[in-house]
Amino acid sequence: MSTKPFFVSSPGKVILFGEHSAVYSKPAIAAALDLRAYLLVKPSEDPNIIRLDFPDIGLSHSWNKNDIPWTKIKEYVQAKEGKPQISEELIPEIIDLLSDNLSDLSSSLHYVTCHCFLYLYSILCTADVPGMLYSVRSTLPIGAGLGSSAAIAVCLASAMSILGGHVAKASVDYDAKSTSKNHEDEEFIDKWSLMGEKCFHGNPSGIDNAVATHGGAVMFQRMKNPAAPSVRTNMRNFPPISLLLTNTKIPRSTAALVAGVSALNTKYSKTSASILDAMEHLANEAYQVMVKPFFGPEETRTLRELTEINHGLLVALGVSHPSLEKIKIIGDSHRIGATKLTGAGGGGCAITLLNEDVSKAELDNSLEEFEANGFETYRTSLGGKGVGALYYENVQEDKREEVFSEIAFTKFKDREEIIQALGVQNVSGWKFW
Ligand SMILES: Nc1ncnc2c1ncn2[C@@H]1O[C@H](COP(=O)(O)OP(=O)(O)O)[C@@H](O)[C@H]1O
Ligand SMILES: C[C@@](O)(CCOP(=O)(O)O)CC(=O)O
Ligand SMILES: [Mg+2]
Repeated sequence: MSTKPFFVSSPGKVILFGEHSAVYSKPAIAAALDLRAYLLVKPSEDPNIIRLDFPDIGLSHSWNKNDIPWTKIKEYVQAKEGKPQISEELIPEIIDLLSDNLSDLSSSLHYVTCHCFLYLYSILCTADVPGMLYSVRSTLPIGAGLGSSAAIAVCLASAMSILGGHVAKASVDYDAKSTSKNHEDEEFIDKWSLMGEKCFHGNPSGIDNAVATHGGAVMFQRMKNPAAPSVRTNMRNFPPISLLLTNTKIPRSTAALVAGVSALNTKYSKTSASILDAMEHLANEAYQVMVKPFFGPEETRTLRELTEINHGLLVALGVSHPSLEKIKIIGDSHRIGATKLTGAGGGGCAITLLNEDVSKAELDNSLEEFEANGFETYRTSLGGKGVGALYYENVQEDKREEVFSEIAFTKFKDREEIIQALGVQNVSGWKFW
């Protein structure tokens, strides 16, 4: 177990097809984003104190590690060869045992985040792990449909798997071929991050944390039998899609939107089953097009058409928002491409698959209108790296103090400063599983 500081990092995602239907065991297609969350883990001055410093959400909290009911918690965790075994659902007895440690948190945002932290910590670590500082910064907008919760869950699950001695050290270089991946350790992190996602929003499909763990692009399908593992098909030849991300900046909660679709399913079960079936066919059609060896104008046109249909179906499920419709109207009136909401909806982000022949003038006019409406746009590349770690010993000796400085990390002004100082492409030494 390392007592030297280290970072872990994992990406957000864009769901291209199949959000919400993914929760109902329909296939969905998503890819990793180049925006990421970073978690710094550093020994505390007092080895009994576990300290959280999550400045993005104004959370600063600490526990004495001796106050965690370790022995009782471990009674509810099955272990095989020292490795905690995953349960289908969060274990209610453990939630109950941790409730005293969470009782002084009045904000629900802080409560949920600390609950996720402690749930993973108390299962994956032991009383022997010295207290550390855990500090998170993210270049992802929070609650905007880009999987910020899953990126955090993967960072926490991977850091605790390192501290608990459940995974080998990440050792694959940034540009190494993916065949050298440590699949077993990645699967372990994927599974436990799903538990973290369950702490954030109850009934996640698992697509967000799968992409945040493994990176790349996937066709993902949760099985109807909750005990059966999800099916994840890597899409190696992911086509070069020209994508614009637009953030309405309207805050919303994934948990509430997923619950809203569930209520609709109960009330209009046959109608909503047909919508979900249509989403299934649509994701399958998109997949067939995306894996074609030749991806030309005909294929991009098909993806744009499917994008339009997918948005319509999400509107029918009640998860759009006037601001998302505004993005669509602006994009459509300037004919820049096909626009759909992405992620849980209700605000957050929309994606536009740009027309190949979109003119600079048309695009600039749209960007101006987006900005005038208070929306933020971002041109992005898809399919990047999954979870990785930056260990103390992999950073040049004379740079270690600066790189692992908690003060510098918590004070980065914006996304650009974080990417500049820590980006997996900018800083050498990042390793992947
Ligand atoms: N940078 C961050 N620092 C702390 N917690 C975060 C951060 N980013 C995300 N979270 C957690 O994830 C939650 C948002 O998740 P969610 O509603 O699923 O939206 P999304 O995953 O689309 O961004 C936040 O309420 C918070 O608990
Ligand atoms: C709505 C859903 O399909 C995606 C949610 O993504 P996000 O939290 O909005 O980034 C839920 C899920 O698949 O777990
Ligand atoms: Mg989320």
